[in-house]
Amino acid sequence: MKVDGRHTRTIWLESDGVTVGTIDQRLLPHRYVTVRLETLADAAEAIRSMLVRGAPLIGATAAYGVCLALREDASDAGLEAACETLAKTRPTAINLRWALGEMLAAVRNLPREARLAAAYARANAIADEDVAINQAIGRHGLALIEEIARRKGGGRVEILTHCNAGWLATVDVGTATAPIYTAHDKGLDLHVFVDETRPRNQGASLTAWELTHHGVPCTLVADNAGGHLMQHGQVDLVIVGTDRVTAQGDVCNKIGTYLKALAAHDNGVPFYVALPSPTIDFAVSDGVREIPIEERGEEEVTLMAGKTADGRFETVRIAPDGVRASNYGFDVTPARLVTGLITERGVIAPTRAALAAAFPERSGGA
Ligand SMILES: CSC[C@H]1O[C@H](OP(=O)(O)O)[C@H](O)[C@@H]1O
Repeated sequence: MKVDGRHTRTIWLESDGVTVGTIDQRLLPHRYVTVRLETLADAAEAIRSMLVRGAPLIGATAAYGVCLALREDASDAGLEAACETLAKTRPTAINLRWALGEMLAAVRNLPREARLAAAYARANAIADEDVAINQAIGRHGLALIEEIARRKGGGRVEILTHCNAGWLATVDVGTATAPIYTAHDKGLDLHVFVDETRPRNQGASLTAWELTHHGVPCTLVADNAGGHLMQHGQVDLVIVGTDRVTAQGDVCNKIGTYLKALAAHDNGVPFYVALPSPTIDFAVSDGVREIPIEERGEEEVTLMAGKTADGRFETVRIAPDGVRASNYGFDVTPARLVTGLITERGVIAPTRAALAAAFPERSGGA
C-alpha cells in the first residue's frame, strides 16, 4: 500500500539482503516509524510486543525470524530453538505455527550450509504469496459489495469492520480490507464504520489510519455502537478478519467480534470473514473449546496512550489505581453466525465440507 505516495509493504528485506525492515505499529497513527530486525530476539520481541501484529504478518515475521536465527546458528538445535522461541510469542493466530511449519519443511532436510539461502527464499515466498492471496480475496469480496450496490440501486454501501484486518495486519492489501480497497479503487460508493476495538484500539489507530490514507470514507465508532447501527439499518455488510478458522468454520478473531456477529444475526446483516488459507486450522473443530485465547496484560485495559493537543505523547490511567482488569485478546464466533468465508479461492460456506472441498490439499480429510 502507499504511504506518503511511496509504495510499501509491512515487512521487507533490507538492502543488505539479510536484515528485515518493518513498521512499528505501536506508534501509529501519530508516528510512522520503521525499524530493522537483525536477530531472532528482535523478531520474537516484535511479535510479542505487537510492534508487528495481525495473523498473516505474524506468520511472515516468524518466517523471517527463522532466517535471522539461522544467520547465528544453522544447526538442528539452532533451528529447533528458533522455532520454539517464535512459537511461544503469541498463541492464537495459527499463521505463526503454519509459517514455522513451512520454514522447517523448507530447510530441515538440507545440509547446514544450504539452509540460510533456502530459508530466505521460503520467507520471501511466504510474503509474496500473502500479497497475492489478499489480492484474490479482494477480487472475490468485490462481488459481495457490488451485489449490495446493485440492490441499493447504486446507493452507498455501508460496511462495518472490527479491529485491523488491513494491509497493516498482513504483508500488504489486508484481508477484510481487500474487498473494501478493491471496490473503492473500482469507484464503488462505500463507507466503512470502523470499530475502535478496545483495548488496544487497532481500529482507531490502524484501520482508520489506513482507510483515511487511502481515501476510503470511514467513521470511527465505539465498539458498543455496532448493534445500534445494525438495528437502525445503517450497516449493509460486516467484514472482519480472523486469526484462526476451524475445520467446521468457527472463527476466532479479536475480542468483540462474537458480539458483532450476534448483532448482525439478530438484524439480518450479512457477516463475512475474510481469510487466507494459512489461517485455516484443520486440526481443530470446536473453536470455542479448542482455540487458545491469548490473555494480555491488565495495563492494556487500564491505560490509554495518545497524543495531547500540544503534540506530546502520553499514557494515562483510565481506571482507579489498583483496580484489576482482565484482557482476553480474542473470542470465537460459531460458524452458525457466519454468512460466508471470503478466501483466495472464492466465497465459501463456513462448513467442514466447503472448507475441505476448497482446500483439499490442506484438509487431510478433516
Ligand atoms: C488479518 S488478521 C487480523 C487480525 O489480527 C488481529 O489481532 P492482533 O491485532 O491482536 O494481532 C485481529 O484479530 C484481526 O482481525
